[in-house]
Amino acid sequence: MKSCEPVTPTTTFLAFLRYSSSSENCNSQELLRDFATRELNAFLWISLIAITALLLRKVAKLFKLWAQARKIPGPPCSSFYGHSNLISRENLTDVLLVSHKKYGSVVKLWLGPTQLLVSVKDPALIKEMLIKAEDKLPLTGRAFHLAFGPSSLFASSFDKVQRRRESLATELNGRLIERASVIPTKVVDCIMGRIHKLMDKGSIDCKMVSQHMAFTLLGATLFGDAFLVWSEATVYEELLMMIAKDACFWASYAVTPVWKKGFWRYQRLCTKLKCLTQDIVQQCRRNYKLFCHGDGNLHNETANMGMESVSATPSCSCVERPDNFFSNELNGHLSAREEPCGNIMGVMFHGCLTTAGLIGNLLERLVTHPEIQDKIYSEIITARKGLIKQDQQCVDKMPLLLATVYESARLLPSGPLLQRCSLKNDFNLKTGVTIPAGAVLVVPVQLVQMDDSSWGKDASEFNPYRFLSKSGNGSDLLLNTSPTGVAEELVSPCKSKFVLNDPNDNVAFLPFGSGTRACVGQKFVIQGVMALFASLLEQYEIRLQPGSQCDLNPSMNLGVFQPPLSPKIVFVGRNS
Ligand code: HEM
Repeated sequence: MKSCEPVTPTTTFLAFLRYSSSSENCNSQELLRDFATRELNAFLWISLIAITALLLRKVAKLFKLWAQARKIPGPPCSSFYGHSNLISRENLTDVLLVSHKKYGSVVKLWLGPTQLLVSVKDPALIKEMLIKAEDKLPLTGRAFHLAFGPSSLFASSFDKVQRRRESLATELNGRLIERASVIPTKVVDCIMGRIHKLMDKGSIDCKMVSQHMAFTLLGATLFGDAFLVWSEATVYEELLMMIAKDACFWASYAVTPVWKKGFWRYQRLCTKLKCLTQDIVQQCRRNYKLFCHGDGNLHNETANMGMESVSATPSCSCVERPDNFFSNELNGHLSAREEPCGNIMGVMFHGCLTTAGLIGNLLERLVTHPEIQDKIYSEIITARKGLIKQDQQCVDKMPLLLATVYESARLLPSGPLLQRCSLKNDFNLKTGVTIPAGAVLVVPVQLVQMDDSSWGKDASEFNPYRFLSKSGNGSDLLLNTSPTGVAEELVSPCKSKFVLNDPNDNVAFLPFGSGTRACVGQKFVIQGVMALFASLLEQYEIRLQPGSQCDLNPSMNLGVFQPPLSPKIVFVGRNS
């Protein structure tokens, strides 16, 4: 038996192992146990210290939050759960309406002992807050992440989305806005084909029509002609709506509920959507290649998703530019952690839901105000005079139609609240109020957009003329100061010259948000909806189905406002 060699203080664990394995040391196991115990103890101490430090930091933050929140006015809260019981009993917008009346333009509510909600209602303060608070609530980012994978749009942190926002805005406000202003007859035919099929089966309501219109409008503008003949389009539309129903629910779990069967069903839907998105993208690429080969001037295959094929007169804009959002998505210029097509799915998801909300409300306003619809029709016919191309619509000569779109967006914003937070830093408002980091900031957009002090006595009435001025004697005469009923008193827009006021001049106009995280699709979608309605109303009159009821008080559906009773409508051909 060999004798034990001394273990020097400099002996490493490996050397020790080598030593112990080479010798038949009787103490080796004991030494090993001793060593492991000491290592484990050291690890446990370090963990304990780290956890205690973390907890102390959290407690300090909590005290700071409570101290700062004390200075913000708001209803007293007696329960440990804050005002969450009150909010679950009553509608949050109603609670905020009462609280703002009593406590002023900035009020706080507690959603729990650690979650502070601050609501801002004064338009000037809202503007300031929406510029300063750059982050969105983590819940929104999580919902998009769970459904469409990691992507660089719709994430909560502004740092993550800033670059992609810019490239998307460039793409939407450049090449795509041009495309959106010319809605080809094929798109209208595709929409009407489906509507006629639905009308043959039974009655149609605003909700189903608006959903289909929004989906086809966006799909055709973003993906091109390939989208109109895509066999999976209906499945894609249904999938988007099914995902929208559950997205917030699954995102609300702090820990992803992998143990729930329902969650895996939801994930399968999302995977299917991913496959279909890749499929349509491939089809667009193929279309684009065909198009390029068919045209001697165009050989650049850096796909623009086949979008050139939509336009009747393709330009050399199909040559890829470095800021091309969709090219980046398709050609794999994504960071390693981004899901291929994740941003495209996000844009389709958000765009379809919100555009459907706007179109649905526009349809309702047109069928309940046939006199406005008639005037818009005259405006379209007047604007068409002199235009040679069938597809072309001169939307800038249709101020009443545009004002009606704005007024519909004002009266029914896409959601009841704009939400923000500042994930890292506190920030101060001009009034001296400090908003602590992590607080949930909301703008009760529905209250703001119907506030008498910003919109006059007829704030809750439908009056598109509030966005128009009548030009007379060289100076513009504002019409929106008139009392209720003004719409009937006005001269037809065809006879007098109307000028559209910039709706964003009124800081209380917020259907697309405002500030750092405002919607980047605003101009693009307004242009598209205008062009689509100009083409539709030229050919069809939209009427309320006899006996159908119309209740314009909104309810929430799929996270977006919808009228509770979607009225049944009919499309009557103008030539029939
Ligand atoms: C009628 C249709 C639409 C409405 C009412 C709407 C409304 C909104 C609103 C309220 C926000 C949040 C703004 C804020 O918090 O200040 C938003 C964000 C956004 N919108 Fe839209 N939107 C519409 C269509 C679109 C379309 C068609 C696109 C793109 C094609 C788009 C792209 C975006 C993006 C990328 C954001 C996120 C910005 C960010 O988080 O940084 N939107 N939209």
